[in-house]
Amino acid sequence: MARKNILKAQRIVVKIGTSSLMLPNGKINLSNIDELAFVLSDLNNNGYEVILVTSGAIGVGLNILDREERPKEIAQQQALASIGQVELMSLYTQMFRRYSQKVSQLLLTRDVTDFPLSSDNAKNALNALLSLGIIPIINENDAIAVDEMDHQTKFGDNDKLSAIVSKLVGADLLIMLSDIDGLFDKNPNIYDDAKIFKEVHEITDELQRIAGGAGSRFGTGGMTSKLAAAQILFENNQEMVLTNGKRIREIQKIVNGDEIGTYFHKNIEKEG
Ligand SMILES: Nc1ncnc2c1ncn2[C@@H]1O[C@H](COP(=O)(O)OP(=O)(O)O)[C@@H](O)[C@H]1O
Ligand SMILES: N[C@@H](CCC(=O)OP(=O)(O)O)C(=O)O
Repeated sequence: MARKNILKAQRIVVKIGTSSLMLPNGKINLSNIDELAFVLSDLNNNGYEVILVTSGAIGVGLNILDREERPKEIAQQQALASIGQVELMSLYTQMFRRYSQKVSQLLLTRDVTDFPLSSDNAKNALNALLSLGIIPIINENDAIAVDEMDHQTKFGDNDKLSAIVSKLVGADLLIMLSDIDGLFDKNPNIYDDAKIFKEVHEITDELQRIAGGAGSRFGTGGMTSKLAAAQILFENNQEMVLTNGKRIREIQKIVNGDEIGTYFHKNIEKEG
């Protein structure tokens, strides 16, 4: 059965994580970035408004400096993100240009949620960019977002950032690309008989327990942060599809309502 609400979606946020942008050997996954640029440009040509939330600054920074280990020291992480972000955007600009698609960059801090004026400014900028037919590319401003005592500037992770961006622009759909096909009843990397949830209507304690199981990264990332993002969306009557970043072309099927990945929605039919 087609996912009816998705067929009405016009404004779509896509979030891609480091695992879909980098290869296991630490090099850049050029074919995935190219495919993403193609698919998002194609959506834009077909009249969708598209926003990309991307991770990868630190991963690309590590690649540039020929390092394998993510440093523990915060200043080193900030430096890596600053180095990697430029290269990441350069790659996106080149790949999107192949498809005649213009892009822009926004680096956000939590100020856009905590200060109404900052929130309005970010919203206005994004709306202006979308009306110009541009695909805004967003990441956290990792080089300067470091929490101080009474001034929290970090989102924590880009799953949460993508939900906040979706709320900011009133997106009809968030498509979250992960390294897994969706949310399962147990971690499929550990259990062969794990079954995927096609739909989720509520973030229950039971789901939190399932998502926090072994194999998931605690703190940032992991399935727990995807459920936290879904919770933000539910609070705003918004929707999300969690799917695998290895098959980026499936985004086109997702917007056509195909049953791919896990569909997080509250079961509310939209008018029109
Ligand atoms: N119930 C579950 N269903 C799916 N994945 C789970 C579950 N529990 C834990 N995980 C883990 O969460 C991982 C996906 O989250 P994450 O590591 O943040 O990937 P990414 O950064 O690519 O989005 C999976 O690879 C899997 O190991
Ligand atoms: N903002 C950071 C990534 C933060 C993050 O949440 O990463 P991921 O779990 O790969 O989506 C970066 O660009 O390296």
